[in-house]
Amino acid sequence: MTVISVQRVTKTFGGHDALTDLSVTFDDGGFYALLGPSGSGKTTLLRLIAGFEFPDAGRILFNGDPVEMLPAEKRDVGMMFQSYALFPNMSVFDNVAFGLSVRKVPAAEIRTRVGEALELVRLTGYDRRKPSELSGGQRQRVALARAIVFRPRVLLLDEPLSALDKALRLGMQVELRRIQRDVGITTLFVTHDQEEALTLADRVGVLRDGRLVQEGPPRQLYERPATAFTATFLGDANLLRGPTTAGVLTLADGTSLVPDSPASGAEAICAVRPERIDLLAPGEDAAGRNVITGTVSEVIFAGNALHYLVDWQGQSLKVTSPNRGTQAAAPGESVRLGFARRDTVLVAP
Ligand SMILES: Nc1ncnc2c1ncn2[C@@H]1O[C@H](COP(=O)(O)OP(=O)(O)OP(=O)(O)O)[C@@H](O)[C@H]1O
Repeated sequence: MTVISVQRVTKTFGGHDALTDLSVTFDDGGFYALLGPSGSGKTTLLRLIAGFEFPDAGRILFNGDPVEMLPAEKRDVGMMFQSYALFPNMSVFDNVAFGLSVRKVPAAEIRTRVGEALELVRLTGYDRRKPSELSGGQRQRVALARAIVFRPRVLLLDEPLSALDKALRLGMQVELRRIQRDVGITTLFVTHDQEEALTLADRVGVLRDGRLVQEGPPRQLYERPATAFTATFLGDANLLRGPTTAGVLTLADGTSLVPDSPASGAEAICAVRPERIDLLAPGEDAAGRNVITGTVSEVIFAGNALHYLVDWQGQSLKVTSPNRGTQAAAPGESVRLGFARRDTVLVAP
């Protein structure tokens, strides 16, 4: 069931469109990642949903009711920002209880709800500590408890993990996902980290220049990017271009490329993921795959993988192979690259 419906929303700051005619829906209990480069409008979308900004055009519905002109406190959303600023002189308990106290919730109920929230973020027993006596990850969890203690119908998280170092971030990702499942709360999560979006979310929306360019389950976005932008922003992709005849691309060196779906037009673009390309052994049958021939320029050791950079028609193509203890080709060698038709994804410019 749709909980939030954003309909044709435009938001302008000083003549500059932060969001343009953007529509998207969020279902009950879902975990959504909003992904995009800096300035693409992610935070603006979140602030419009939260009620910290108001759209210039378009509607925002919560369970079918228009809320776009309601102030934040009337919308029943919990929000957690990157700079989550706990009150340093207050205990963990008082930090989490603060919003409830301000709303004059009875003391006994505050105790119960704060206790539940702290249990959920695994901080039971830490209630008397001050923020300065906690680790970065624990402080982050206090901020999360503070956002969920209201039992809001929607949780909005703006880059909540970006201040944490990598190890802590991975731990918090797992925690966040568990808490979201336990509470079943609809969660919108802004990030510019594509791996974080792919691992955490049920659905990912990709923003670019204030527009939603593609939205769907992570696997679908990764396997079937609709545009060259999505293909390269969400993971690595080699882009191969050329004119088409009868659904087949002709590349600059005359090679024919058969894409996953029939191509048409003066110039088509295919995206091929580096890990879907095989370096064919000399004489190896391509077995119906697309094949292009280039020259290895560099081999990069990355621990669990090897990245081969291959010069082809002035382009540097990337091929990634799992590290099985051997290297398939050395710089200067000519190599044939084989990749299946289904991995040759036709994308829009
Ligand atoms: N209060 C404001 N006043 C003027 N311009 C703003 C304001 N808020 C956002 N913008 C502009 O709107 C555009 C979108 O900004 P937004 O913060 O939504 O992007 P973002 O995708 O969240 O970026 P980041 O990843 O850097 O946080 C940017 O060009 C930004 O400069």
